[in-house]
Amino acid sequence: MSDLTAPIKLPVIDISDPHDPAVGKAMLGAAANYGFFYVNSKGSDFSAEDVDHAFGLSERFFASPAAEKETCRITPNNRGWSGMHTETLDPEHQRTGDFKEAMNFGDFKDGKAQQPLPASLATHESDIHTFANLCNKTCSRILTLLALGLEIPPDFFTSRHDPASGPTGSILRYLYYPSIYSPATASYKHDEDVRAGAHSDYGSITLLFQRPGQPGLEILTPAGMWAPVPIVPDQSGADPFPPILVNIGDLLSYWTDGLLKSTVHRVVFPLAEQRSPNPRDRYTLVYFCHPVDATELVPVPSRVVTGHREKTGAAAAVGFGGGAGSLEPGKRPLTAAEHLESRLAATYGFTKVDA
Ligand SMILES: O=C(O)CCC(=O)C(=O)O
Ligand SMILES: [Fe+2]
Repeated sequence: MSDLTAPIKLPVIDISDPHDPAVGKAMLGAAANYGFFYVNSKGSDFSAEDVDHAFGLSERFFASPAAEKETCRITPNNRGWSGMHTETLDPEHQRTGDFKEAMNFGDFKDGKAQQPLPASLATHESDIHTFANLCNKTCSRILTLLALGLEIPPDFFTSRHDPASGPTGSILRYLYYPSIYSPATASYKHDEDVRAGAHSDYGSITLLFQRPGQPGLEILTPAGMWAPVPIVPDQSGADPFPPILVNIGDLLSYWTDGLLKSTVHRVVFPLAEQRSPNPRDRYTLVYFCHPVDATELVPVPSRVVTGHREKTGAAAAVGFGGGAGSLEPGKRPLTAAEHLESRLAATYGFTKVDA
């Protein structure tokens, strides 16, 4: 198992002006260096009330009876509830499935969820939809800034992520990691178990909302060390809610030939938290932003990406199939849906995604 190192210091980016090329360059630098950065609450599309309300719904759902949650158990289209130990994000290294519960919401259509909702959430359909929409809006700002950084048309990514033009693989996810007081964690062994196994995300970008005092996320540094990610970095003490942590997923890394990094991360029970007199449950909200399913992952027309490819060589490109820029002549590009299907098959053992 890799060693633990000092907490990572990631840049905090203000996305209030998504058309500022200097911000685009700063974001690109963070995405290429760490694969992770924060965006502060100021430039996001959320108020503290939006975030509190969404966490409230999540707590309400996870506290509901198991029999109710069972009515929306996760299906091969990646929507629904997965119980404790159901998901194993790092099957090669985990002896037990993840110490977490999760609830995934896929696309909404005409304001309606395209999946069964449990009784605890049935009357909150429009709130959940609104929150997912706000996530999508904030992702549009980020994708615009990344396009500016790459010196391509600002709408290159956003036009391919517009849910109005077709189904997408985007998922809003509620996550619950019980504290050490919970019977569900009685078997947890430090250094053997994890709350969420080491993995990279599958989509374009991921937004992560965390609560103060509920730590656990770590990222793998290039030196192979696990670095805790502070929930509230030094610069943002006075913000109304902790900054949103953003990371690059496998698809965007593939699309940019590995220039943007899809960094491996995991969630643990920090020892200090286990020994604390007052250990807390950890709740997070995650939005996995994906392009429209039919999007062809054509090479990104960016001289920055081309320069990176020339420097590293196609062989160094990441992901499934080596990177969008090394498409063999006569072959058609992968679609976003095909890219996602290959990743889900590896995680859940599902052979088909019928989203
Ligand atoms: O809950 C967290 O802190 C991270 C969750 C995560 O990485 C994921 O669900 O992909
Ligand atoms: Fe993740």
